[in-house]
Amino acid sequence: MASESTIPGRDTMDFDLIKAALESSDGKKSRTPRTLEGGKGTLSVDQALALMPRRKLTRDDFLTPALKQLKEKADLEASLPPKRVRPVKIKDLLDTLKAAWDFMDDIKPETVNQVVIQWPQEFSETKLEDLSPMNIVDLRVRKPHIGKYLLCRTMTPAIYDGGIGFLLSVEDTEGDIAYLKLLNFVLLLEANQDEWDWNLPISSILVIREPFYYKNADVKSMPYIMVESPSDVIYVHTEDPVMKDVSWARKAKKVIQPRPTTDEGWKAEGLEEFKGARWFSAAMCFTACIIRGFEVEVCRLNRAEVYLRLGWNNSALHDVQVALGSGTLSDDLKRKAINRKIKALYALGRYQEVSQIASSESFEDDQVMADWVTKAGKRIEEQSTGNYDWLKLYKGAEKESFSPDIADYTGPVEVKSDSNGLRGTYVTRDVKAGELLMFHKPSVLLSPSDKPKTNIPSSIFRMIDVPALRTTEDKNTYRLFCKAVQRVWDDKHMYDTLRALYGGETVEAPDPFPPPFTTDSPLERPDIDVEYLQGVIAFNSFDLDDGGKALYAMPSLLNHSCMPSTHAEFIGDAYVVRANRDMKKGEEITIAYIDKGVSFDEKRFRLMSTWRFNCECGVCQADDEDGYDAREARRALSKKMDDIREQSKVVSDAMSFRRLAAEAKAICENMKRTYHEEHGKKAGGLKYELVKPLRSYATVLRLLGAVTKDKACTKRTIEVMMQHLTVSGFKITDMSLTGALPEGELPLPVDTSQVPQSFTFNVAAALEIAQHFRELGDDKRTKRWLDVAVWMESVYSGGGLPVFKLREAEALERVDLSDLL
Ligand SMILES: C[S@@+](CC[C@H](N)C(=O)[O-])C[C@H]1O[C@@H](n2cnc3c(N)ncnc32)[C@H](O)[C@@H]1O
Repeated sequence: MASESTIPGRDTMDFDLIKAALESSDGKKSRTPRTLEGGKGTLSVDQALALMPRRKLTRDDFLTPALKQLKEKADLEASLPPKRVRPVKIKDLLDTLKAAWDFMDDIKPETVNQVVIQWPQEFSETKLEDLSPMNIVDLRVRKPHIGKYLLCRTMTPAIYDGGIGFLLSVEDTEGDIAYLKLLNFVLLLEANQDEWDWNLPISSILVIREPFYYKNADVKSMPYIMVESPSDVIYVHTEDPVMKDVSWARKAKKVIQPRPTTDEGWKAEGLEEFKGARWFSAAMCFTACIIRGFEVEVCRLNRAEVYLRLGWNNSALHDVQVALGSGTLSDDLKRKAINRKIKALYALGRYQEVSQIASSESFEDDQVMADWVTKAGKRIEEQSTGNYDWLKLYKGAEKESFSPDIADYTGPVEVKSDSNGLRGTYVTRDVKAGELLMFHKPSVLLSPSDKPKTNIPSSIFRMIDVPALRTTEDKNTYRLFCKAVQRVWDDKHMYDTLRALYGGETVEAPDPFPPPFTTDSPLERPDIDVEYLQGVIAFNSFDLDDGGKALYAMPSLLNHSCMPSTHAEFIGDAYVVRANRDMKKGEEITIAYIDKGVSFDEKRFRLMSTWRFNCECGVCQADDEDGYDAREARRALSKKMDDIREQSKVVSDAMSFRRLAAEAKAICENMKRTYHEEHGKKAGGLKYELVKPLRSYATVLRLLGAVTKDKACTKRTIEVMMQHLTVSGFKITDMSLTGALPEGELPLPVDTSQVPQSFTFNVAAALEIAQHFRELGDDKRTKRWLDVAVWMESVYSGGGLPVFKLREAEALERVDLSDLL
């Protein structure tokens, strides 16, 4: 079931096929042919690249037929006047809902669900008190009913539509009926059918702000009220001012679900739901008690605890504050309230307030409060100094789904726009290689252990992501968006923060970042622009190492470069960004959005297809100037080298290694020739595609050396390893392999103003060089290169020797250098 009409397969689009082939390769794996099996045939990455035009790609290249069709439809709809349509018949409506139930029952795990989002997506920004009532009979299709609201009552339970919405039938006060689709709802994937029944039981009274009545111009389906933004729906209780003088033409339908009939019953049910970790239902029960005036403060505190479990910290804080403000709490309850308040403030990162409360005189000699003071103090220190216990953090990161308890740190960083109007992040003073620039926890997180409660029917959840004008087949992207909806529902400041991030070319420009800090009551829900929020998720979210997905506020401002000024990685779900070279005040802080090592043609495709820009960094310019044929030759050579590496795993005799070494050497030489002379100048020496072949060549030489015990071979291995580091952007200042070195303290044999670009093998490479010098009996050079490895690692991770030992444990096992550490 799609939330809108389903568009058939996009067979005509070559780019889809290319994208699928490249995505299946994930840009990280070896250069051996990767293929995509699918309805449209099989395509290797090389075939995919060969299909690509030999010119720069533009945004229009990625406007797929399906998206074009959608845009045309949106334009057509916009050009047509609003129209009255036949009233909905109750039988048709119930049949439609039944079909939806049946569809959900029949669904197979492998069903591909294609969701097409209406475009543009509507949302209301007018307060309810400034709107006037309307009825179902006044609805016209195609245009939002500006200035109006519809008061209605649900007649059937909410049914999950298998995509991004709930389906319902509603009646208005006149007894007219309508089909209602609630999309992107806060509890969409977070609750099961039982919980929806609790939260949206039959006869729930809803107000829909500025409703949009929808019916395709070309489809004869039943019209429906489509609510795209959850903030357009307001739950109403009978005492609400909007219910004044309201009477219903029909008798209310009986709620089927057994509901508590007494105040005590509601509370008991709330506790029961709480025990079962059904947070939404629990919150609803305690809300019922509060509305009924039953044990209001206790129930408010209970609800605060539920909100804490949900991560709705702002709502929890609000409840606690109201309870404390009532002045009626017993000492025991007051203590509970303060504990919850501290938890909420801590989770919101308001550590100063935590410290203030916990260190108040009334908590003298109280160990729990003393612990809070210590914890908050640590966070405050982290925030201002960027000092963290890196060893503990990296150790923690060895566990699955690690979520470190840290405060965010933003170093000497400012947000500004360049001369082309591109907003980005810049250093506000000179910084040294290895300096910490950002260390942030996610603002919105989807951890891999977080399973949706809704039975999402398919493993493939194909949806068209309209705001970014691109498709995504990643179910988790939508799930992260749902998490973002929850976060902003709870916290308007979070909405303001997300609204200040880039949302794509089809939405308004972002607000200035960061937004001013406000502490809004959670009752002041933001008017959620879902289209904008979807764009924010699409353009800014990160895939975590453990399979999760996350959105970070400040790091979202980082632009891409294939020669970035930083080394960035995850420690659990936290994102850490360090300068990878000395930077001058005013230089831009950049990260690489994709694996830098893949070919220029693959990179430009990935960057344009996902982020909609062409990278103009030095490496891209230089690679571009090399020309397509040279790059194609490079790719072919790289593949040849893959074969040699494979062969080197199965042979064991000197003759075979010698042959392979000669072939590897020839490949590297030929590959060097594919780079034009000026390449190095523009690209800062970076020749990414040469990195791996040189490494393979060094491996073959090492194996040959091991068999022949030939020292010349060991020396050659060191040389090639050094070349490998050089094309990774490292400047080696002493390449000598033999000869006496000056006495006394020597500087490292490398330029310490920068580390090589890619992290994965470089520390290990320095260690291997040290090991080879040891084999040559050169203690001084051995120690110097070991020092290079330790230094390099601390630039990457900021942790010194203990972190080096932890992170390089595997590489250290392969070498025999422990006596020097
Ligand atoms: C995560 S945001 C980066 C911050 C963004 N520039 C902003 O104003 O918030 C990603 C978007 O920034 C732009 N962008 C990032 N790196 C770029 C680059 N090297 N050249 C041009 N545009 C870039 C693209 O529009 C991309 O989709």
